[in-house]
Amino acid sequence: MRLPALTSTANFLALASHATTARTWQMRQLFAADAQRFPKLTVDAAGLFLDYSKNRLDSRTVGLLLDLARERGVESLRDAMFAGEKINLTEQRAVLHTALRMPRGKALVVDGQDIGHDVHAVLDQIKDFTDRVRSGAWLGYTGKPITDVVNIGIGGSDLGPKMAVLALRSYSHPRLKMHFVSNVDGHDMDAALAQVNPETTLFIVASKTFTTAETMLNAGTARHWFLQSATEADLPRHFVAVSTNQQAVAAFGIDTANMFPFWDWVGGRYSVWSAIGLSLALAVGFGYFTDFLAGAHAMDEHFRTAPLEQNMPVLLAMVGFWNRQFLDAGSLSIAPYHQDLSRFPAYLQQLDMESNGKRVTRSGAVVDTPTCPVVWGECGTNAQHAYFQLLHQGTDVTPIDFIATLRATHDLAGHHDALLANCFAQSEAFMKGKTEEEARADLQALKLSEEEIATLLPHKIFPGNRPSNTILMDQLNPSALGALIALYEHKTLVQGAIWDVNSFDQWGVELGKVLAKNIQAELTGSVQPERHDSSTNGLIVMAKAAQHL
Ligand SMILES: O=P(O)(O)OC[C@H]1O[C@H](O)[C@H](O)[C@@H](O)[C@@H]1O
Repeated sequence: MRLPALTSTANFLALASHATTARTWQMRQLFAADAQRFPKLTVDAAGLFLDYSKNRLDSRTVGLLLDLARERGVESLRDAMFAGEKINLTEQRAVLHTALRMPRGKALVVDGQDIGHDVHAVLDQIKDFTDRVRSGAWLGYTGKPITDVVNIGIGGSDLGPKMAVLALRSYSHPRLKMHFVSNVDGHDMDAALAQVNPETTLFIVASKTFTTAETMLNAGTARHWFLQSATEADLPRHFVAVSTNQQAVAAFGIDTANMFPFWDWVGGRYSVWSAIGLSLALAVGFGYFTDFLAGAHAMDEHFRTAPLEQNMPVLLAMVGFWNRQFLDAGSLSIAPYHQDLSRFPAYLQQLDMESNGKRVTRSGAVVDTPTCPVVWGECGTNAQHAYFQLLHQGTDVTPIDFIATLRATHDLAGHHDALLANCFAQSEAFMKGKTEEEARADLQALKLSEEEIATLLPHKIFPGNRPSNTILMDQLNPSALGALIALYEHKTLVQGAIWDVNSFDQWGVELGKVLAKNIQAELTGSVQPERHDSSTNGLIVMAKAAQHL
């Protein structure tokens, strides 16, 4: 169905008119005027709690945003996704990462195939394999148990498992050390190989397509390194593959008995739930991997059934849309107040920006509003001591998602209160800021002269009124992590529906890949690069000259 341009819709116009005043509201006043603001603008779901009260909006704004969500067909797109319709229009594919976390016994027929059955058959394969590796029954070519696992993959075949393995560090197997190699830069593989022993290392070659240049080069390097001390016959004990491409796996020389399949209806950035999560299942064990899937499924059920007014992914998405559209927020900063979530911002970058970093609508028209903001971030409190200065006093308004756990999974005294105090203080500071009067009073308390006060005063003012969300969970456990990822996945779908972009393709990554192939041929061959612009030609010539040094 062709949607009308976003800015021409009745509900967008109503919101835009509301925004002319709402965008100037002061959150301090909104909190002062309504003692019920916190209970009104918070929501619980699947073990997560979202506080979106520290945004420049009120219940009427939320009502208008939800009207827009209805008008843009958020519910029908959501239902079409869950039903397995081919909502990835440019690739004619279903989008069914949600099917990967459906409980056993639930059928979902797509193209005549019960994919619920297929998903659980692969989960059984994962259970069997991970049990054997973890127990020590799976032996390397000299009869020793596996001690190191190297996941070779990039993009969605790296970011999800790497983030989740780190996030669930405290649930990990004590013998198994996990490594992730993604970069075509040989320094990445070199560093990993320096830490492992071929006798006790398992390589997982993880690639949906099994054609991705970086992964194929890295996998070839690992194979070559392994064969320096072992034989071809030893490969099956040390190399397994995760892919949708059985032919390419066989052509690479990996026994397809050691291949964990998945399907074209799983997008790369939505694939951690599939066999791409094999490294995670190895690290935490199949039981916790199942909890991880169950946490995501709980969020799926919430997203599918909760009224929009209490629907956490919808609310998170619509608040984000409001900030992007009406506060001109060109970026979104993610601040996990949990060290083990240090890779979560990087994971969200792919999820959000590869999904919604689009400039044409599903029907090919150029969009008439900005789309996905730049997503970035770093663990609090480290971020506070690096770039929070800009967020507090810089010229742009950057919304922040604070993510924290109410309880720690360690028992070191004093740390968790200090961490939470920082998290809550930052969201308060961004919201309240510091007025001129308050800044002056602080300086007067220091008994400074009037001249000194006048000099310092402008630097001590914080404009405040800067929006943030706070997402809390009890502890960072497998289920909560599953729910958190699913929350952001569904947020992405909702925003994609509002902007009417296809959140499930990624054509924008193709051009560079093709050009890199051409340039690589020039770098390694004798052809002089004359067909590029003078900059690209010049850079290639420099690199070729350096090869002869
Ligand atoms: O899993 P693969 O087929 O190797 O793909 C790995 C990644 O590379 C591609 O270029 C896409 O941008 C990503 O969406 C994908 O996750």
